[in-house]
Amino acid sequence: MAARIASGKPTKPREATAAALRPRLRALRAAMSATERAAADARIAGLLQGRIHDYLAAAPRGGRRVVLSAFWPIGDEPDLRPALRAWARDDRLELALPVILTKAAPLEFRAWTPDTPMAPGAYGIPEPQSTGPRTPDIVLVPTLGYTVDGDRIGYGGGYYDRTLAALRQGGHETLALGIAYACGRLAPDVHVPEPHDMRLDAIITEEGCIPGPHTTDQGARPATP
Ligand SMILES: Nc1nc2c(c(=O)[nH]1)N(C=O)[C@@H](CNc1ccc(C(=O)N[C@@H](CCC(=O)O)C(=O)O)cc1)CN2
Ligand SMILES: Nc1ncnc2c1ncn2[C@@H]1O[C@H](COP(=O)(O)OP(=O)(O)OP(=O)(O)O)[C@@H](O)[C@H]1O
Repeated sequence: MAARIASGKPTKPREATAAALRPRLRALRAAMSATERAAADARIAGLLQGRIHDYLAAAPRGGRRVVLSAFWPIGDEPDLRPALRAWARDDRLELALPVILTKAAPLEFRAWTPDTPMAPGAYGIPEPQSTGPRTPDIVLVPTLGYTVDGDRIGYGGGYYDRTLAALRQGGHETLALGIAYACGRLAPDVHVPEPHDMRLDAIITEEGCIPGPHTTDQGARPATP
């Protein structure tokens, strides 16, 4: 079982700001071995595959492709690129990746296939050199820390909060799935969300989906606390 930042006992509420928690969360993630990481990535991709399958089965699409926004991994983030290459072959899906056009603004999403040229954008993150914004139906949200309530800590740019707020304000129904390693779990009394923080619909880690089980992957172990 991965080390966790949990509340102490007796359970006296210990609120901490996201800024204070980030270095500890990064250190926990960096401590994972390459073997652990590879196994966790494969597990996350399998669980995600189940969620996407359920979504495609349930959502009326009217012949339209479901736009799935993923992310290009940076640092110690889960690497879903092998799965992305496989999903790119599914003609019910269109894959997209985030692009930072303006700092401190919502992200834009651009179409991606394994043939799309990539070039470093803001913060040096590789971005697809394709045109035309895509409006995602499903957003995979890179997540450093999370609670079982769906509250999230990212890198502190506020990009996904702004983006999800803009999509939801625009009336677009977007399924926001946090992608994290299990070691990012925080007790709800450790991290208290701020008003701008957008809740995730679910969080997928190598230990399962929260809330779960919402998956066709029968091997899933629920990650309840
Ligand atoms: N893979 C991936 N892509 C993503 C995100 C992400 O979390 N992961 N983002 C999610 O929002 C956006 C980029 N967000 C970012 C927000 C802040 C910083 C940042 O402050 N970087 C520091 C260095 C941080 C460090 O390495 O310790 C800097 O450049 O000074 C970087 C990216 C869009 N693309
Ligand atoms: N909807 C919003 N509108 C305007 N500013 C926002 C909004 N959401 C977040 N912010 C700003 O972004 C800053 C960083 O937010 P937060 O610490 O929650 O980032 P994060 O979710 O960890 O980052 P990221 O999504 O980039 O990984 C906040 O201090 C806030 O000022």
